[in-house]
Amino acid sequence: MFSPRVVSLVPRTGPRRFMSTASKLTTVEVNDKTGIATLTMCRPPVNGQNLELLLDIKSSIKEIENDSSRGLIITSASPKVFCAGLDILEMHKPDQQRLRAVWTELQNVWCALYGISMPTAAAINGHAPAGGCLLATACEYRVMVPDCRIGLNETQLGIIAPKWLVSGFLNILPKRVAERALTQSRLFTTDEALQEGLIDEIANSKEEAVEKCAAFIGTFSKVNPVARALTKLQFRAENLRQFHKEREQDVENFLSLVNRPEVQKGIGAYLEGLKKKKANKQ
Ligand SMILES: CCCCC/C=C\CCCC/C=C/C(=O)SCCNC(=O)CCNC(=O)[C@H](O)C(C)(C)COP(=O)(O)OP(=O)(O)OC[C@H]1O[C@@H](n2cnc3c(N)ncnc32)[C@H](O)[C@@H]1OP(=O)(O)O
Repeated sequence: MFSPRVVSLVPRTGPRRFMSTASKLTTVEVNDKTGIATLTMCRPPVNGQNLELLLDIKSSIKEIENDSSRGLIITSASPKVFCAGLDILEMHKPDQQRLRAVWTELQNVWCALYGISMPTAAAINGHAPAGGCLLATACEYRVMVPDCRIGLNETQLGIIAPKWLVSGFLNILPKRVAERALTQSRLFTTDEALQEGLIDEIANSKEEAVEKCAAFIGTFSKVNPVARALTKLQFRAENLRQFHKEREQDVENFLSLVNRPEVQKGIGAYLEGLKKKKANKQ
């Protein structure tokens, strides 16, 4: 289904860049000075997580891990959106095999990002609903630009975010705030997210957000990396163990939920709403 990954290394003077994939849905750039890798999602217009984008993100994370970078920053090439979450078209009148693969790859991406031992940070340079929030909350640190929204709005679509998907959110927010936010499908503004602790800092631009993420990763420069990694994984092991125990059943739950006629109706109406919004803008 996919062409082999083409990795082109550019000279080691100045920032090193390697294009992650032949399809270029993500790029990875490693700063030679700091050793920090920046993974950029590049699927216009909103980085909707279709199967190809998810596979690409997973491969890029693995590439960064194998390259022994000092840290990973995830961001987006889109000017207004970090990531709009799952591509809703993948869930509407879906091809069953593809739908299964999409959910499995979302699981794989989360698992790779949440469980990576190196320091991670999200430079959230735009809106981050649902699957976008999942990526951001899998990281250890979040910096967001003003006037954007972040949160888990699955209930709005008639779907239920499973436990593993919520675990990053729960690492950050008090249980009471998380429960209310999920049941209300709340999307936090940048200011609200900072106030509640869902993000760590605000930056005025994507560049500043990336710099702040790099500064966070830099705080570990004097910490023993093995001790750091084991400590991080110790905090995350229980969520990962639970996830692995339930992941197959979770795929079946997802398929059966998405295929329910009332959920399909809801997803169709939601898509119509997005289209109408665009028509109203024009
Ligand atoms: C225990 C049981 C377990 C069972 C498990 C079952 C379910 C688990 C839950 C699933 C978890 C994950 C779910 C998701 O990720 S669902 C996706 C949720 N995402 C959203 O609701 C975001 C929708 N989009 C927006 O709110 C906005 O587009 C925006 C991201 C804020 C950006 O706004 P703006 O810059 O104004 O752009 P437009 O709205 O004009 O959008 C531009 C075009 O992009 C299309 N679009 C937007 N989002 C998506 C998307 N998620 N998927 C596909 N397409 C999307 C939009 O329609 C426009 O397209 P057009 O130009 O062709 O009209």
